[in-house]
Amino acid sequence: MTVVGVLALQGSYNEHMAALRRIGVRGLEVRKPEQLQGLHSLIIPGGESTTMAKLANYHNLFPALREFVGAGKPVWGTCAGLIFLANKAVGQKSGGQELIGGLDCTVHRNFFGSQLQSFETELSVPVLAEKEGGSNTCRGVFIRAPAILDVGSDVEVLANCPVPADRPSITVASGEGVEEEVYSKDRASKI
Ligand SMILES: NC(=O)CC[C@H](N)C(=O)O
Repeated sequence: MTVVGVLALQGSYNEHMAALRRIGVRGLEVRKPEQLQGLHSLIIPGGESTTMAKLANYHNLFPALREFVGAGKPVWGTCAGLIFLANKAVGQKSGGQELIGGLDCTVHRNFFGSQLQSFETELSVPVLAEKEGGSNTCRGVFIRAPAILDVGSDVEVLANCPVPADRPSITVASGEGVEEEVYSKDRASKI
């Protein structure tokens, strides 16, 4: 039987386990490196990515997670999980944070602002509808959400979200702090 792992260190892993149960798929809560062996695929839930990274480090999960991703197995990252999977993150806490990497993109950890700027919106997903059937739109829930600022040429973007008008402007120091990038309101963020 296909078993889907759910990284269960912190965040919304219960909700992902419940969603798998609802569709009749066996899920396994992953907290130890050896639990990744034999899994078909992995979900990394939303939560708080710096905390997740600290816990992953504490449980020595980084080498096994990188091996899993490097083997090309399907991995789905929601919110903090997406940040964790990105090759590069900006807007990190000082000192940076460890990432699994493997998804060729740059994310901004808190692009839309604080909890107060969390929002829901209807997203247009024509490519998904064409491939999988179903509706052309999908409800997007953005809770202290990250945004994908850039993607590599091999990454397929399935939907774009217009940046809300009340998003505070954010200035990001990149590289060694020498160069500054300002992400303007009219840029769409990819999801
Ligand atoms: N909903 C979420 O997962 C929020 C992610 C959060 N911004 C982080 O840095 O981890």
